[in-house]
Amino acid sequence: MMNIEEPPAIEARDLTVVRGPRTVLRALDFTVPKGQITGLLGPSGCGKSTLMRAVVGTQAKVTGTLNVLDHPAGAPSLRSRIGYVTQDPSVYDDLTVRQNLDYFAAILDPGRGPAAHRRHDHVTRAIDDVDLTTHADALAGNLSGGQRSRVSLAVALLGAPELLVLDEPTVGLDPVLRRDLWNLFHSIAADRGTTILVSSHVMDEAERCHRLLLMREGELLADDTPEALRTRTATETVEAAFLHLVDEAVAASRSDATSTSSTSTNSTTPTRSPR
Ligand SMILES: Nc1ncnc2c1ncn2[C@@H]1O[C@H](COP(=O)(O)OP(=O)(O)OP(=O)(O)O)[C@@H](O)[C@H]1O
Repeated sequence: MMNIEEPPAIEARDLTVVRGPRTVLRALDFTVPKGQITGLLGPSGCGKSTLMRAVVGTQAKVTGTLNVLDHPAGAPSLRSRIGYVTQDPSVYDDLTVRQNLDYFAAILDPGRGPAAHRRHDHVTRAIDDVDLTTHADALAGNLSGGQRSRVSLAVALLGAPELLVLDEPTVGLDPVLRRDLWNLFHSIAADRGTTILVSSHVMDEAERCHRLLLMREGELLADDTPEALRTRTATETVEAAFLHLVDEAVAASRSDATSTSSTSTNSTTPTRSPR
């Protein structure tokens, strides 16, 4: 059971990110509770990867407040506490699955003797977690795209991170593998208390999350549970709730624009409709 008093895993206040000439995240306020799966959902280009990069500390030009596991995002002490899987699998094609994991395990936990035993156990467990035991001795270069992304996930699981940040881990996977991966995320959160922040642009995956951050064009449309979102918008699915919220946001910005233009023409009639 989650302790209500426990500080959140991630806390963002007025989080803003500029990339090149564009402001790609605009003054976001949100929290991500510990030990749960929070889905970051929104259309391609809305800023999901940028937000994740900010959380793991690899994004430049971040302003506002962003605390991760009680430290400012990017603090060196966070490195070993966060597992991050990007959209491009970072594996060595000329090594086997096990050799890839041995390599990363040696960086995390170097040394001989007891460390070597620990590494062996951690590597075996991570390979099993992602269901690649029968492919442990296959060259990564000979694996399918989905299998390669599972090797990346296994690497992220190696250090038993407190926070797992997964950027669209199910892209390109068949429905069975997608289901299996979501089951794995749930067992990791439930059994190990790991906090998971996972992005997707597939709305049916939203239903599998404990909480959702719904994004559009660098802004947050909602920060709530799937159930509360459906109830609040009187819809049956998170996808319908998302579309409802987009329509609401578009209507609000139109009414803002009308109100601004009427202000500039010295109109005294308020044009913003009640929401
Ligand atoms: N180096 C850059 N310079 C300027 N703008 C950038 C740069 N990289 C990304 N962007 C813009 O920032 C916005 C957010 O990109 P981001 O990759 O975070 O979106 P996303 O929601 O993760 O999309 P996808 O699901 O397609 O990966 C996009 O509109 C993109 O065009």
